[in-house]
Amino acid sequence: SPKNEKCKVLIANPSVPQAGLDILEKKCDLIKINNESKAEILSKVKGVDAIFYATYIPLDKEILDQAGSQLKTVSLMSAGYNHINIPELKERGIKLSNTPKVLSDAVAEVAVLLTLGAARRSHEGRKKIESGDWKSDPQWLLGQDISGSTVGIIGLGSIGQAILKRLKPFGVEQFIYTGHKEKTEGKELGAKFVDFETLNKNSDFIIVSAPLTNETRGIINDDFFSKTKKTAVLVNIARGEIVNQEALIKALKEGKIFSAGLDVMTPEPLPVDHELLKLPNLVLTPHIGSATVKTRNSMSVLAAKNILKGIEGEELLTPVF
Ligand SMILES: O=C(O)C(=O)CO
Repeated sequence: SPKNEKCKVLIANPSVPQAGLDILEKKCDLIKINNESKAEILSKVKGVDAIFYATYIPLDKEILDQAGSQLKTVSLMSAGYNHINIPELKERGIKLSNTPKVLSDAVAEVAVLLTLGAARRSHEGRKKIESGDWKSDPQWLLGQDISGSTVGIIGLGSIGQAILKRLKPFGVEQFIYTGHKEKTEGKELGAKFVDFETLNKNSDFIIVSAPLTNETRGIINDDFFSKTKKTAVLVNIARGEIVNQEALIKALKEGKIFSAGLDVMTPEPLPVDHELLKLPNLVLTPHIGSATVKTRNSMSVLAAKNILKGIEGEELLTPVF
């Protein structure tokens, strides 16, 4: 926009933490949407310099076309960017940022919650209390130990490392991980790099902390569960689509694995009558990995700072590209 005009930023979610908006309001005019919908985004995006894209609504060509050629930068309030049409942004020279690292500890805490909950059958136990089926039987509601176990981490990025650090004090015998390549951090943390199949066959706990890409979509499938230990616990804090949910449901029903804990699933929100909600050996949380007061504030502030960098044409603090 011309020099005498203030920058314009679309805030694409009505409940972005104020800490980030405070930073932006000093320099730009903020255009806010009233409810989280594509129609609202389309009706307000025209002419903005930047979008504070705090939503998982797919960011597609239609939104970018509607925005116009002055759009410089898109700032996400998430680590994941699988909902963004990357080629369309690149073609237009629009810069993209995410908010990695500031959320790793919070997401790792939920991973520990789900690991413990699934291992010790917390959901099933709660249901038994409610139905009056509490038994004083030494063989009742037996779970799996983290102590002495092998933990396999799919994706040893910032979040995977934070999970490893938190599980270590539980007395894990061995950490193994898989991903694109062996990492120096893996070595430092005492984790062994293995291939996907080796991880599957050897893990007592399988934790998914990889981004959703064409490479990871559906990699936890029927074939995977045919090789998993029957006592294994699966935890997913990444993206639901990495797991073939039909295959997971079958594996949980048929005892191909022991239990699972999911913070992410498909679809989100999950319909109230969904089959996942009927499984006793599944612990669910509603995509709350980064949902703490401190972390969401940090994400909002980082996303706002990225917007100002992008508008000024400076290097983004946490660029995707
Ligand atoms: O940051 C992400 O990608 C999350 O899913 C957590 O909010």
